[in-house]
Amino acid sequence: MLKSELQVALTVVSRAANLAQSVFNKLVTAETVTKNDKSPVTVADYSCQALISLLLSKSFPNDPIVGEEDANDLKQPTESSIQLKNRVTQLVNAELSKPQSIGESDNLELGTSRDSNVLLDAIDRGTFQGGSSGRMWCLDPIDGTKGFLRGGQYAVCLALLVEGKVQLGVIACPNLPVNPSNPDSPKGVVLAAVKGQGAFQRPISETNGTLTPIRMNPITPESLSYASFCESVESGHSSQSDAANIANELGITNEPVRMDSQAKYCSISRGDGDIYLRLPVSADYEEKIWDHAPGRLIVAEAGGKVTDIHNNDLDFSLGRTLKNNKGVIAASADIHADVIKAVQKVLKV
Ligand SMILES: Nc1ncnc2c1ncn2[C@@H]1O[C@H](COP(=O)(O)O)[C@@H](O)[C@H]1OP(=O)(O)O
Ligand SMILES: [Mg+2]
Repeated sequence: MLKSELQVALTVVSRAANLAQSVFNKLVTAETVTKNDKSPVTVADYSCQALISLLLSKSFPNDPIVGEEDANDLKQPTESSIQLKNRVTQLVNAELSKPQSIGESDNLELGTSRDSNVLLDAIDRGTFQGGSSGRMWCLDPIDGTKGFLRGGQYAVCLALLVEGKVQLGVIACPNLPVNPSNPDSPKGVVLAAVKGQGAFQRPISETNGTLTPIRMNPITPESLSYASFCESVESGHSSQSDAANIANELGITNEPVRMDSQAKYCSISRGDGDIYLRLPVSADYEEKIWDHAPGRLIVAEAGGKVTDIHNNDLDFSLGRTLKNNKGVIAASADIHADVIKAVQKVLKV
């Protein structure tokens, strides 16, 4: 089931990750661009959303997309907006014209800037409002923008939702090592899960490589104090002080592993760590569905459980945000109840 969707999602996410890395290599490391310049993120974000949208529409023309970006900033009558649109068009065209394994290019070239409506429409296809009926794709073209700029963790994230439930999730992490126990191993993995069929990974570079099954660590309530947890680098995205108190409550002495993006879901799902805590900082923030949809499924299919701080399932059927949830608690199914107990004691919920 969903075999062709999985194949397409793996391909488009891997190609977008390669495009993002080439933007990073060209722009972030260029002497003319300082680390505080956000333009590489902007260019990579729009290019990856356009590329994925165009390639998805080739295979699944009727499926809407809930994507993080829209094309408004590329439609302005300003020099900087026109320059950005031309740059994005050029990058997407370059990727589309690369020969694929079947020996042909995608034949979807955007052409010159005269044809840039194709580009703008592709990006704007991501403005779907979501909901509980039908099929839709959920896309975060560059998740973890701060990590992308730092040369740290970021992810290209795509999920397929059917009737508001995540059925398929694919995440490419260009800076996650293929083998976490070998620091010299090459970087760049793509993880995937299909509901009821397990979770897998393969190197991004192995376009047609075999998918290797992944599992969370076999941790039990008795060994919970040896667990390690991960959280956001940004203290504004998840309360690091609450996390320290929860770790203390569970007897965990390992230092938290901080990383940006859904690479956190990926790393616990293959046993690099055990728990992912995302603890609300502001009462009114609503998590976006594209920040969690594929990660949640990959963890669940690798033997984990993902809820919010109230132990409620994440509800992806309510539009573009998880408006009925607060925070995220992901852990191996065997220890999730213990983690929730500690979370609720510390947060007094
Ligand atoms: N107050 C907040 N609480 C939780 N997440 C946030 C908050 N503000 C922004 N984010 C989102 O956190 C995500 C990155 O998470 P992480 O820290 O795990 O890398 C981004 O998609 C970002 O959304 P946005 O892109 O809309 O700013
Ligand atoms: Mg994001």
